[in-house]
Amino acid sequence: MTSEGVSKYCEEDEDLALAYYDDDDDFDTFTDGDVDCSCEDGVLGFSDPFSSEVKPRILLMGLRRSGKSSIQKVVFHKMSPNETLFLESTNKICREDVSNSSFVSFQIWDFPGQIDFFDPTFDYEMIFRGTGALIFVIDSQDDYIEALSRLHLTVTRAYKVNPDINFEVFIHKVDGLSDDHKIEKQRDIHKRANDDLADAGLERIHLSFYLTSIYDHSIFEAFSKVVQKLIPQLPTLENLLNIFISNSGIEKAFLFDVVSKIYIATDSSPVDMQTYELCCDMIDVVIDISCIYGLTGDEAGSPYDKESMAIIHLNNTTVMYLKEVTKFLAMVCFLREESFERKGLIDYNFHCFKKAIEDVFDVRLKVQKSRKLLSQRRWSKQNTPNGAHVQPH
Ligand SMILES: Nc1nc2c(ncn2[C@@H]2O[C@H](COP(=O)(O)OP(=O)(O)OP(=O)(O)O)[C@@H](O)[C@H]2O)c(=O)[nH]1
Repeated sequence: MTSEGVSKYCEEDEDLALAYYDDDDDFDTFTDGDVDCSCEDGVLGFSDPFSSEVKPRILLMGLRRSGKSSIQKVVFHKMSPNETLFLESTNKICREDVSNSSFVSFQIWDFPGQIDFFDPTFDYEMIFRGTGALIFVIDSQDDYIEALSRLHLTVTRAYKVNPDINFEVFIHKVDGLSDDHKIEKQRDIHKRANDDLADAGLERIHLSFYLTSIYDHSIFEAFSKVVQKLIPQLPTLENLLNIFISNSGIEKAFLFDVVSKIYIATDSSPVDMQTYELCCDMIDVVIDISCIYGLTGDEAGSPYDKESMAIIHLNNTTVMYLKEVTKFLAMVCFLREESFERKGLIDYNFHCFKKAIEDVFDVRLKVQKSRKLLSQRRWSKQNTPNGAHVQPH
């Protein structure tokens, strides 16, 4: 295996990308005194009164010790799975802002397992109203009957408040199970959960199931699928990838968020786990080598720049090609060696693809800007005596 032109990566970007929220606006409505925002690593706190961008909210729920915090730490903080053994039980809601790129931008709320969510004084309506996806984590190594009844309660309440929520069930910690056992558990949990919904006359609620573990790539793959459902531009991105690969002799292409290794889009051919794992490994190699050898002492800014790229020749005549798309996104492609001989064509097509992605970004930014301007105006009106209009700075 050889690798050339390894790209560079900046650890600082990761800190900036994973900004923590510490404003209290939403929490004022909670009546539970323990509920708070945890910012233990305290990287960045921000509160923009004019920010009108509503980040989709992803809730992580489930019984105690089912693995919610571990999932969040492994996927978004690069914590090694073994370190999660020492995680303390979460005792307050932990809210985190993930905004690595314009496409990957959401909040994750990690709920402590012991919270009595259905305490009548608890404002669950407020929580569910702004929720895009609810991930319910079930510990597959434990007895899951209680978890299933909790899942049913949570889903039915949430659906009543907001029928647009995507319900995602992670059948977690499957690393300890044999393949047969995994399938059997999934079938059983799927059947019981759907039977409960059917008994309640709620067949229309759709639950998606994933077998996950923090000890392999399954958790990243599952999270990728959850996040993809929340990206409104997904069909456009998939279309662009389809056009790109069909015109370049490429077999498979992924658009990756480099920091979290979540793939935010891929072409329409099916994804197989091994391919996805190879992409993750390639990103790791690129990042590690860049961190160790890519930085020269005098560099101040981000070394992950427009020139960043990597090529890996596998021993089965397949080539993996990684290129920087935006500050946080990378394209990883798989192609045959013969096709790679036309690298000039691939690079030209990639240039067009990148331009198209920038255009999609631009549209989104323009919409955000005009929304921000609108809320600035409203804010000024509300805060000016007699409603006199003051131009905000
Ligand atoms: N084998 C295995 N263990 C896991 C996995 N994910 C988490 N764990 C372990 O499960 C235990 C509980 O994990 P936590 O992340 O603290 O669970 P939690 O749901 O956040 O717990 P609360 O904060 O009490 O609600 C830890 O010891 C983790 O190491 C997994 O995929 N496989």
